[in-house]
Amino acid sequence: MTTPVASCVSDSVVTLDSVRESLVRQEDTIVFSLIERAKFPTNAPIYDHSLNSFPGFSGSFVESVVRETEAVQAKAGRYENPEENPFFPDNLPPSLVPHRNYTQFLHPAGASININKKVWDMYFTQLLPLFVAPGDDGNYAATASSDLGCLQALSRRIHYGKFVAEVKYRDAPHDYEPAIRSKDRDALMNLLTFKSVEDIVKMRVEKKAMTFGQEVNVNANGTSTTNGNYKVDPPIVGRLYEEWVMPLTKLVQVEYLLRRLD
Ligand SMILES: O=C(O)C(=O)C[C@]1(C(=O)O)C=C[C@@H](O)C=C1
Repeated sequence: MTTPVASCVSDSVVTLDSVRESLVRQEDTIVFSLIERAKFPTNAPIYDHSLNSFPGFSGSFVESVVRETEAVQAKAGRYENPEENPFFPDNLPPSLVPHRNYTQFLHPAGASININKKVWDMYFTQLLPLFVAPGDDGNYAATASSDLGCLQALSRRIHYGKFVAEVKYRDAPHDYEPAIRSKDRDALMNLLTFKSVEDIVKMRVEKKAMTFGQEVNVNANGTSTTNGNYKVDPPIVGRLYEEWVMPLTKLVQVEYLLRRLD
């Protein structure tokens, strides 16, 4: 059996370019997951804590779906993968599938960083209202499941900051060590920030939202036309990255580096 690796990360070939390639591929997943969620209107009852229909749960319907799904996926071994971080890590059942030895690439002290509480709050309170239409079509289970798809894609991308930080540290340990030892968060943030890369990321995700989310029509002679409508407004995807995804990915990097010498 082969030794599994976190996607695109095999210890022998990890470079800043290869982790960036993974971030680029994850953009597709994020944009598609937003497009899927935008099929449904808000469906507000699934977020209302007083309306939960799951016996034995006190949270909202969507929280119940996420907890239950994470429990099943934990049994299937999802959280053995160092790229995956659960939203509700307490009391998750153990994996029932044969243990797979993931390549240990991350430094152990930083590997368990989990900022999913921030990801959850950002998604439900700030992002969701920006791209779903108001209304209620009763498709509660499908809506909750597409919320989970968005949350998992965003969480994976943001926590991928651990891999980015590890590569940056290995490339230039002497640059990072003084700031790590003095716990200088601002200095670490400056060291790991590449503004020109961030500008390109923002432009690319907007372009992907245009490309993947356009309405495509084909007439009888095979000519395709688009009507200029997008399933998710491209500037909202740019804003998602600029205001939340990249800052949270950088927060993960800082938190990880602060533990890098433990
Ligand atoms: O590509 C990097 O160097 C990253 O750290 C990733 C990332 C991002 O989240 O996209 C974050 C910080 C950098 O300023 C540029 C981009």
